[in-house]
Amino acid sequence: MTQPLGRKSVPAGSLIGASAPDRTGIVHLGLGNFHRAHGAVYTAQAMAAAGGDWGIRGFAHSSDRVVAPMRAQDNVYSILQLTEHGAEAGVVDVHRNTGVAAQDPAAVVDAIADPAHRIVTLTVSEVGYTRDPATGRLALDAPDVAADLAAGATPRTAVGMIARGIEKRAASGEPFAVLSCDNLQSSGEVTRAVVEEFLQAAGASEDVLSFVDSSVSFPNAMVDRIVPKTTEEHSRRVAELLGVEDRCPVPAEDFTMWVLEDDFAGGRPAWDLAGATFSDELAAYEMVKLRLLNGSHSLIAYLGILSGAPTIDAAWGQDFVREAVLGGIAGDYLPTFTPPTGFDVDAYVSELDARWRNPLIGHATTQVGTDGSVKLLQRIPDAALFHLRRGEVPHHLALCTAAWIACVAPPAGFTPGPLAERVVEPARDRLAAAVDGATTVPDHVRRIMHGGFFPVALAEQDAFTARVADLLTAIVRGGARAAAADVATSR
Ligand SMILES: NC(=O)c1ccc[n+]([C@@H]2O[C@H](COP(=O)([O-])OP(=O)(O)OC[C@H]3O[C@@H](n4cnc5c(N)ncnc54)[C@H](O)[C@@H]3O)[C@@H](O)[C@H]2O)c1
Ligand SMILES: O=P(O)(O)OC[C@@H](O)[C@@H](O)[C@H](O)[C@H](O)CO
Repeated sequence: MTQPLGRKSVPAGSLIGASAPDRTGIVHLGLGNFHRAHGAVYTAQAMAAAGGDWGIRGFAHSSDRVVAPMRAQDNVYSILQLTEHGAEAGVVDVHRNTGVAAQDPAAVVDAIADPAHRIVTLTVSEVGYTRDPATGRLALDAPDVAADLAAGATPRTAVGMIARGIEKRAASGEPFAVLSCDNLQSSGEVTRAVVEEFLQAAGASEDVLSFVDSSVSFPNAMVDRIVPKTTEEHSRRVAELLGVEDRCPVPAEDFTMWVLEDDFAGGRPAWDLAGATFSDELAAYEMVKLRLLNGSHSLIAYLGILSGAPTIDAAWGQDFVREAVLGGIAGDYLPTFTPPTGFDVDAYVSELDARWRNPLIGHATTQVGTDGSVKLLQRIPDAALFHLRRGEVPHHLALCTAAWIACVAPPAGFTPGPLAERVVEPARDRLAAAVDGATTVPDHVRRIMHGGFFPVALAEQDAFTARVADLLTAIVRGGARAAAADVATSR
């Protein structure tokens, strides 16, 4: 019988970094797997190197899937690191209090307002920023946002909770930082913009607005570590390796990277001593990550879903997927940005090959393909416009868009298969309404491109819409492989 994991049963020598003190200095929103394998690990290691009151008060958004088992084991959990050479496990002990925001939103607001908390970190997913896809601004008309804006309302969106927390905190004048750890370009600027837009729409006082301006920082950051969902098998492996029963371990690859702007109004843990990089070239780091990894990841996922590959390594194992992705990196993504000074892009790309090949990760194509309507906005439009404005068509970006449409808004008469049905896509109903009555595949695509799902600047590019339509037609007639073959001969 293995012993349940708890603070008293952490196996000797297995602790990653240091245990946090009881005082919390960080509030985290979006207590899921990524934060637990990334920000929390850097924080544990930073405290081992330099101490500090950086315990984490963590809130999941709406489900207690992670919080219930964490609480049952004193908020301690293990990281199961999965490499091509095998697995190893270690325990993280930095969360001092956990809860579910939807069950007690006032607790989130109070935690943000508490001057003891000097950083609010976020992994609320791209959807959690509640932006309008066509404009990139806070979606003031979205029902949740509109409800949060009502006077006296208890907030339910992450942006609403942060804004109300700031209003309450302004009286103390205590500075702090809001640090987005989601896959967003200009993550800090985006976060500041939606919070300020919320405060303005809510009629916040001049004192509050000037507090945000002078005392709340929103550093940009690039985050990188592939962290899939937890399965029973992961708990079984942890029991084997550590001899304890962990009901909420986090599987993760061994690669990890964090690049941040050093702009923390209330101070920060010594994350630099834990391996994080502080840089002034965040935009360039974000481009590397969001385009080469995440943009390619979406293409692997949608081609994989359409060809029956349940995991990223299975999809990547198909030649046509690899060729399409490497073609997209070289032809459509790399020309669009200048990498950070001294950064070895070739090494990053060859490491991507090893990371996507890793058979132990088991990263579901359906997980990567989730929320495409929001995620693709970070991965496609700006890079596509770079080419289109030069008179060139970015075929691989058109392929990714066509494959996404095939999965979540298939044209009449086309069935994308069982994996596609499992993809969680918040815009499914709106997409279905937009294409209702479409007579041809080009009409189907035109309705989506002009339906408010993409920025107007991309929708206006007829050459892109036409290429997406060609490739969707190829998918309908011959599958993902046929569309990739069409792209391979396009240059
Ligand atoms: N998993 C990875 O490999 C990885 C790597 C880099 C970055 N990220 C970033 O982290 C995010 C979360 O990934 P994860 O693996 O932890 O997922 P997860 O499903 O384990 O956790 C997601 C968290 O986001 C919260 N959330 C979901 N929708 C929300 C909403 N509308 N408003 C507020 N909160 C919401 C959930 O409650 C949950 O706490 C990703 O969307 C991405 O931006 C993930
Ligand atoms: O996390 P998402 O949903 O933004 O995107 C899915 C994956 O592309 C992503 O999680 C990567 O695994 C991660 O960004 C690697 O650092």
